[in-house]
Amino acid sequence: MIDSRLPLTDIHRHLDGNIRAQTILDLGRQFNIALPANEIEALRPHVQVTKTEPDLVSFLQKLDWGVAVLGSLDACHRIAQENVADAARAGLHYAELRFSPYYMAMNHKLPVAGVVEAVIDGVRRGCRDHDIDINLIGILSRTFGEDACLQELDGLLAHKDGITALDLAGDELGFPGSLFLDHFNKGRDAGWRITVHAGEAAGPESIWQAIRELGAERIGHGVKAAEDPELMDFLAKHQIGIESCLTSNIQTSTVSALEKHPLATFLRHGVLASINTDDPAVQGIEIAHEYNVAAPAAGLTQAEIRQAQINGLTMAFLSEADKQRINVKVQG
Ligand SMILES: O=c1[nH]cnc2c1ncn2[C@@H]1O[C@H](CO)[C@@H](O)[C@H]1O
Ligand SMILES: [Zn+2]
Repeated sequence: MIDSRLPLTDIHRHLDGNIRAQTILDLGRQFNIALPANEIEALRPHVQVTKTEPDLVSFLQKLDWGVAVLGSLDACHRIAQENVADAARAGLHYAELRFSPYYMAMNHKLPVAGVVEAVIDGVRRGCRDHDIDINLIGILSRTFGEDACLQELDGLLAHKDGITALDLAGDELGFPGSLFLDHFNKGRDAGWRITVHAGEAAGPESIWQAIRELGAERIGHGVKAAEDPELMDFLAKHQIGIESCLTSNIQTSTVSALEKHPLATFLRHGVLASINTDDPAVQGIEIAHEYNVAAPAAGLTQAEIRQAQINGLTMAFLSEADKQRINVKVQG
């Protein structure tokens, strides 16, 4: 259960994996894009995971219609603003929304830096209407290769003050982190914090690589860390945060069943791990489901769920002063 006296955070939430089905319909009509269905219930199975997917790459294809309808920078602005409204409605006090500007730009050849600007503006607009704190994480979509990721990085750097951190996402098996050393060197030089999707489709070596070579301070998913005792000790000792996304890991077939998920093991080992959504609209879940249904099914006790909730703010890419401000706001 969520502890309503504590701040509720979601620090692993893809903005472009959280586009409303109704908005996909609206934008499809606006830009004359042929969708697989013209009515929301018929569209849903094309844009939402309805059964366990065989692997990560099949899961990720469910995000493709959402970005296929981004026909203008205004459309990017709209989905960013709606993401803030949806995060606030989910009861979040703080969210880190991550997005891949190249992935959002590519179908309609939008300017990548323009997409970054539209997302920053849309989030700012959303924050005027809702009582929530948001930071943005720029994603490099590894699936499109090193050159595309350099373009993506340049687009993000053009608005670097509106971005808090850099992430690497997409096809982890096909595009290992070792291809992106230059990108992350530049990202760290820009003063950004670093988180990397690792140990989801690939093994513990991918997590070691993210920490040692890309400078990751946090790891997205990190499921495979549980296979490597030395890594478990390292994560706990250095307080490298693990952004767990329980339902996502089932839907991608990363973990075969919730009762086998390593989150409880992480917490019992003193690893700083938190509960997050990943791609809520695509998954058909929200943060409350992860706390109230998925976490108990993953074997967490109420005390461990509460610890994970505390860890969310501890791990956040915020100053200590901002963490304190959010704590005071919620707890009085
Ligand atoms: O669970 C995930 N694992 C790895 N990559 C992901 C996941 N969810 C979304 N993306 C990737 O993030 C970018 C959009 O924000 C896209 O590259 C998408 O494939
Ligand atoms: Zn993710």
